[in-house]
Amino acid sequence: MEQNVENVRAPPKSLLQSDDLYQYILETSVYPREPEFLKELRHVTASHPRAMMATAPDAGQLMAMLLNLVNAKKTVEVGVFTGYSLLLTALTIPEDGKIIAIDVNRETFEIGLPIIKKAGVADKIDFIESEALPVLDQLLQNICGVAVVGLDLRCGWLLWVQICDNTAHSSPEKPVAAGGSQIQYQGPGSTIYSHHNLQPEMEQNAKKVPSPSKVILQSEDLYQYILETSVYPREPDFLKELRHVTASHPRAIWATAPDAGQLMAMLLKLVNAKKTIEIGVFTGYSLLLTALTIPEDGKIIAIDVNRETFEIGLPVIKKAGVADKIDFIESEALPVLDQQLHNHGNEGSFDFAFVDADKVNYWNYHERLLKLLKVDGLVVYDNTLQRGFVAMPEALVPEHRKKDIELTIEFNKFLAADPRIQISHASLGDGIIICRRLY
Ligand SMILES: C[S@@+](CC[C@H](N)C(=O)[O-])C[C@H]1O[C@@H](n2cnc3c(N)ncnc32)[C@H](O)[C@@H]1O
Repeated sequence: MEQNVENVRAPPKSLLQSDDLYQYILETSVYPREPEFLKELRHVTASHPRAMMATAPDAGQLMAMLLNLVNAKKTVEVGVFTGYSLLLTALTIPEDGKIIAIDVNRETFEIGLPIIKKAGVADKIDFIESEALPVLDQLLQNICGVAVVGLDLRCGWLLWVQICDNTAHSSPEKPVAAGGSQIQYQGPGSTIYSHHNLQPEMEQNAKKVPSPSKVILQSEDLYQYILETSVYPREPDFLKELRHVTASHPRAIWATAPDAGQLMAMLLKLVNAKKTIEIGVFTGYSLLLTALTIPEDGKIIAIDVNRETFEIGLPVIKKAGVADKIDFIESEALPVLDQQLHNHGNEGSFDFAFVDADKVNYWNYHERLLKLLKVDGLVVYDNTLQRGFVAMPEALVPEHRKKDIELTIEFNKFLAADPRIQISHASLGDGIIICRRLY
């Protein structure tokens, strides 16, 4: 059957609902913080006919955060190309860190090599021109013989597997999904994907007017694909139950998105979170997720002005046996944070914070949370992409959302410029910004 070409919408170049939204993330949160040498390597790569193979800068920003969170020192990279992810890793791991970098093609590695040398990190890299599998097998033999390494985050090993469109030189025995760029960590119970195709330098298409969508990805089917393939099969049953209980609420859309929740659970694990704070509970999806993830003796201060909605999820929280970890406070969040700070013992004592409430107060929460968090602790902000409205012409933004969107745009810029934190702007759920306290 012939298709009516006029009616077929050209897919965006990224996996997001519009190229403008992807460009927004890059320009607001990623490029301003991208190290100069990495920028240079990205530009050098841009003229390569396969420039698309380079790791996307926003995925790179998240990887740098993960490398920091696991204090990665010894890493393996399968698929180097011109070296964007390799240089990123080399710049992130400590002076005495080491990377085993494997690619069947040395030629492309040599395109980036002068910049890697200029950056002074070439010594950290052991480049091996080979199929990856025999090299990994050899590494595993060394584990038995010398017992030095483990392909496990707890031993300081981070395995990056990058599969590129139609051009995979080497692939794992069981690729998790086909197509697109994919970064995967499989540890005890966790998988991470990057959600973008590879865009070293995207063209702006000013003429195209994006249409509002319920999800920030290019289609609801794609979002559903992620949920059904990677998220729902691993979602704990109690969390599933709470999601179903919430679904009939007129404001069900407020609940934290399950894919963002999955990353949050991984972050909670990576910082060994025990003492956490949550602002904006609603029926408790993110709260239950946190309670199920932190250890038996973990504690959450959960604040919401509305106890009624919390009580919708409470029976499920109780049934899950984690209610004891939660100290629910029905209040405006600001006075509670101030009260916490009043007790000086609380300063620098929290491992993790999640903020999903009134946007107008995000600045106030941020200042207080940076005091309450430990150095290396995380605060995650939700709704940073506002269903994509942050990158849309004002005329398309519904009147009742204008204020929140304006505030979000300002706050995203503020976070990008805050030197006290490392950030990763991840296009999961409704957009989240992960901030790590640096000092
Ligand atoms: C988007 S919902 C939170 C969703 C929740 N994280 C979840 O996973 O279901 C926002 C919540 O913030 C609460 N809220 C709004 N302003 C607040 C404030 N100033 N202090 C505390 N809570 C507030 C609302 O009552 C609402 O329940």
